[in-house]
Amino acid sequence: MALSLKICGNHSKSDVDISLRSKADYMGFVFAESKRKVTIEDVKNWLEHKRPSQKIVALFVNEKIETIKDTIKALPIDIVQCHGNESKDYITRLKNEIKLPIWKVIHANKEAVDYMASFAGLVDGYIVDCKSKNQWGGTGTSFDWSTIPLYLNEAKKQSQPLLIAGGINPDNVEGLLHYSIDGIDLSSGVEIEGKKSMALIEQLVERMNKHENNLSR
Ligand SMILES: O=C(O)c1ccccc1N[C@@H]1O[C@H](COP(=O)(O)O)[C@@H](O)[C@H]1O
Repeated sequence: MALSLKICGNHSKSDVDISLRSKADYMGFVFAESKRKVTIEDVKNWLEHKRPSQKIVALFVNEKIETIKDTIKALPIDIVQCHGNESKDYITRLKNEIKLPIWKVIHANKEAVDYMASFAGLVDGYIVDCKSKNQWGGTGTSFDWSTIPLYLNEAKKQSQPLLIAGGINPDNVEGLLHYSIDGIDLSSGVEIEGKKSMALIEQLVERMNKHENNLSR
């Protein structure tokens, strides 16, 4: 499986245009409290009411299920990302209410693998991220990547893909790609002064390609 790329936290027309022109597989929008929070109307306008070629991921944090349903009714969402401390019961209810794949975010900590195991058979992928005291994500900080094999092992048991997030940027991505992960998810690391940068995304993609080419030699 090729390494996939998600550019998250798009929060302007310029961000959306850059993500669309990039080699990203997924474009993410944050519908949760954040400096990158967007509204349904914003996204409709930026996408010019069209379905883009990339898959669209809608990110929520402990959101009311009705609000998620309203969002996916209004926009061409492909995947719902649950980025809070949602419970197994909540995800079970969400899965019964929507027909879209659900990605569950796991915040790296000592209990995280057990938390991840509780979603077996319910979700369609995982993202491991780093949480700060006041922010659920988009912090620009990384967790201890030496723990990635623990999450990979659990994702493999469940036959689900594992993406890594948190503080990834073009300078450190090569260190991350030594792990056999399925994809990476970035927000801060491809921004300059809060705006997505085409130059940084291209640098990142070049390093991802270099790594994949080395593997195929
Ligand atoms: O991007 C945000 O503002 C955000 C807010 C609330 C929850 C998650 C958020 N973003 C997600 O955080 C990770 C990594 O971000 P970063 O590269 O460290 O900035 C990624 O999954 C984003 O989708």
